[in-house]
Amino acid sequence: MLEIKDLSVKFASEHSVQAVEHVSLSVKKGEHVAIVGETGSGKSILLLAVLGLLPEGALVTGEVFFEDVDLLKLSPGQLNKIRGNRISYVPQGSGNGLNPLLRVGFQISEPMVVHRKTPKAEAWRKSVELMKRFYIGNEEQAAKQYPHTFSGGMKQRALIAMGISADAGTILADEPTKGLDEERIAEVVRCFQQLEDKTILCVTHDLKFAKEISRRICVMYSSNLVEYASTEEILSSPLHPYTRDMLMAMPENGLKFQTGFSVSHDNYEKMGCRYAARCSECFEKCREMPPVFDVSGHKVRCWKYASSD
Ligand SMILES: Nc1ncnc2c1ncn2[C@@H]1O[C@H](COP(=O)(O)OP(=O)(O)OP(=O)(O)O)[C@@H](O)[C@H]1O
Ligand code: NI
Repeated sequence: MLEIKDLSVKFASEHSVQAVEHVSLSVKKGEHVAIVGETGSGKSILLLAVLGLLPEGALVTGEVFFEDVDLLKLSPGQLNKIRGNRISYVPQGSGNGLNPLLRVGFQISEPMVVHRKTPKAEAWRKSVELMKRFYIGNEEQAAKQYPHTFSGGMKQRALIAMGISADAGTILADEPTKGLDEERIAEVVRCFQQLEDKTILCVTHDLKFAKEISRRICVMYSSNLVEYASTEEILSSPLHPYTRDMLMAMPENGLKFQTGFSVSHDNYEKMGCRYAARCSECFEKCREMPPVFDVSGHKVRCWKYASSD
């Protein structure tokens, strides 16, 4: 069980940036949840805040309960014991998740050696098995290679293998399909489907991928959680205008992304609903920031649902 309560992250730079704003979200044991939203909406920062891996200069408020312990209150040492061991992080394959100077097999072995005290030879054997499980191909050989010899898809799958090698029950993954073609994405989907028993929180901008791997979807827009419900409900009956517009923008829905500008939107984005300026249903009330309303368990941050709470 992972429970994020009223989490905010701010960067105190010259122009202070509110990267995450009052986000509350709970992920039950064994549940697979996807966080979707456009670039800059705060998805990665939200994951990093949960993991205590935020860059310098980030101010965090709120609570993150992992089995009744507030992770934000732990010391770096205590957090280190949980990270990798009980909660693992699968970073983006295109980033520096793999160390270019170390053999891939060694990197997949390391969490087992560090967190499970597995003897090195056994950890290496298990790494090769994990690589097989995640379709790396020619695994005995590939384990001895350095990351630069891997394709983007192979790197991403190796990162998933590394993320689960210590057998943590909870996995946080950031954009595991970024930069991959359809076929590679399908392979990542197959990898995730093998993680049925894990608790997963996965960030993606790819709604189609979110649909394949998650039971619930959290939609973020401009640092805010705007909607959170079952995958089925989000896809078949979205409540927030942003979610609806986003679904319309999917290629299979004909790329019909409509935005209307019915009212003047001066300052709406600073003071009120962040989506107001792009929303075709915006009305006077949207000058104020809406709270999250609960519509029969379906959470939505939009004034349209004020009466249904
Ligand atoms: N180190 C930093 N200092 C200042 N602002 C930052 C920093 N890191 C991120 N931000 C800002 O925080 C906001 C959220 O960033 P985040 O990386 O979480 O977005 P994202 O939803 O993951 O986007 P993407 O889909 O592009 O990965 C952005 O406005 C970003 O510019
Ligand atoms: Ni990101």
